[in-house]
Formats: sequence, C-alpha cells, structure tokens
Amino acid sequence: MGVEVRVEGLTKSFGSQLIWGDVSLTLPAGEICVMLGPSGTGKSVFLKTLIGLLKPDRGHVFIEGTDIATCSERELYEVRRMFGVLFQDGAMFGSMDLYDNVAFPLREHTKKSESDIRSIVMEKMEMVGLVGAERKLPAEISGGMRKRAGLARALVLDPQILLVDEPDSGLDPVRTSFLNQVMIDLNEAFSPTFLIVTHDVNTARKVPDNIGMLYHRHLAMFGPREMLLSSEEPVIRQFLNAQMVGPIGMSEEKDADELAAEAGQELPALPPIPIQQLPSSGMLRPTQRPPGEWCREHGVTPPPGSFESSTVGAS
Ligand SMILES: Nc1ncnc2c1ncn2[C@@H]1O[C@H](COP(=O)(O)OP(=O)(O)OP(=O)(O)O)[C@@H](O)[C@H]1O
Repeated sequence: MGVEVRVEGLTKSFGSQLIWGDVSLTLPAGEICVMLGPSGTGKSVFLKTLIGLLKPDRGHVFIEGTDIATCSERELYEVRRMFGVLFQDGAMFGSMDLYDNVAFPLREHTKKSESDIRSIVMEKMEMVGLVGAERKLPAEISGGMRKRAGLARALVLDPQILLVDEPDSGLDPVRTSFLNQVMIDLNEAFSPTFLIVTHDVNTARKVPDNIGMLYHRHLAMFGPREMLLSSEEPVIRQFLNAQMVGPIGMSEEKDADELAAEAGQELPALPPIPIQQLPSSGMLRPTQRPPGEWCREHGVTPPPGSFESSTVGAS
C-alpha cells in the first residue's frame, strides 16, 4: 500500500532564478496524481526534490514522519527505498540487456539469490508485457518498450511511491494509452502512490485521481480531477483544454499587449469531463471515486455531456 507524501511551503531556486515558491500539497496514499505545467516550470525539479536528489531552499517533504528536506543522508537512503522512479528516457544502462537492467536494483540493494532475483524480474517483466525481450539491449527496442522496461525496473523493490517523469514523451498516442493502462493496473493491484509528470492533456484528463499545475513559479492549483476539469480559473482552463486564448503564451506568460488583444474574445465552452480510465478488470480502483461524485458533493454542475460513456475518449 502506498504512503502519503506531504509537501509544505517548498521553495526551490538555482542561484537567483526562483523555480517555484511556497508549494504545498498532499499526494494521498495510494492515489494517482498528475503534475502539469508549461515547459520549464520546474516539474522535473519538483520530482527530484521529492526524492531528495535536489535540496529545496525552504519547506518540507514529509514521508511517514521523515522530512526529506532536512533529514540525514542515512535517513534519506532509507526513505529512498520506498520510491520507484521512471525517468524520462527510461535511464537504462546501454551495455546491459533488459534482464540485467531490471535486476540491477535488486543486485545493488538486496542480498537476494539469483534464483529469487530471476522470479522477481520475470514477474515485473510480465506485468509490463515484456516477457521474451529480456535479452534485448535498450538500443534494440522501441521507445515504448524502453519505458516499460524502466517501469519494470522501478517496480522491483516494491515501491510505495512511484514517480514517473513524462511517460508519454516520444510515444505515439496509442503507446501512451497502453502505458497509462499498465500504470492504472499496477495501482489497482498494489496501490502505490503515483505522481506522474506529463504534458499530455489526454492523460491528465482521464488517468489521475488528482491534478496539480505548476505555473509562473507557483502551484496554480492542486486537487481532485473533477475540480480542475470543471474549473473556470483561466490558467487551468486554458492548459487542460489546450487552448491558445488565455494567460499562457509561447514564452510562458503573455504580455499586456497580447492580453489586451484578446480582451472580449469569447472563451470556448468547457468540454465534457470524460469518465476516468478504469483498470483492465473494469472495476473501480481502491482509491477511485465514482464518476461525478466530487461534483455532486461540492454542488458543481459539470459541463454538459460529462460522464457519459460517449465522452470516454473526449479530451
Ligand atoms: N541542476 C540545475 N541547475 C540549474 N538550473 C536547473 C537545474 N535543473 C533544472 N534547472 C532549471 O530549472 C528550470 C525548470 O526545469 P525543469 O526541467 O524542472 O522543467 P520542466 O517543467 O520539467 O520542463 P519540461 O516540461 O520542458 O521538461 C529550467 O529553467 C532549468 O533550466
């Protein structure tokens, strides 16, 4: 079962460049969260700070009572064992075949026998649909397979928190959907807490329980999927609907002239909220809420057509 990650007042700069300031949010135990944001807003920096690879200037990251931001190297080493990380390019060792790549954390961090390692590696390879490709080198397989191999490797130490950096980068929409389905099924089976960083609006609209958005050096919003998909907040609305009209410009923020030119332009209506993607079992995951529940509980009228099966693919 996954654990909660509580972030309080987190601030990170490089020299005089503030990346983001005063970020507070809670990744609920066992839930799937997505972090969005225009390029360069510090999503990867956020992931690296959560796992202690980067030190924040201020603030805290609490995981089961340990503050990653201030703990000792020894405590950090222990807490890191709870994490599985899938980096953007899969971060495979080019000279090792997939089997050895996936076995690597087990050989590094445990004293397991080679036969135990074999059964764990093969179990994870099966979960991600890579049985038969064990002896391939990373350069011999497609980008989608490399991502799945990276995911298998992130799983071998049975992580309670999975951080996934842009699973869709370099993948076509069909392979992205397959990879999303693998992550949803893993969450159903083991309930690790997921944080997925992505640009892919389609993934953000259909996969997570919660969505966050970094913009203009702060966390613009974080909350349940239905809250953000029904939000009229201009930045959230523009990004989640991939529109050009709104405060976000090519170089992050539009200037006064660009915004003045847009004044009076009618914003397109909010599209329907799609049904959240189910695991392959067709049942709700343990932390998944029925369609429309958040809207009903909060008296929010969702856009027309929301939660109808015909909107499953809407993005
Ligand atoms: N180690 C570092 N030293 C100095 N600056 C850094 C470092 N790592 C990242 N940055 C800067 O932090 C900013 C945010 O980078 P980051 O890669 O987190 O953005 P991102 O939102 O993940 O972008 P993208 O969506 O394009 O991947 C960038 O301006 C980057 O140059």
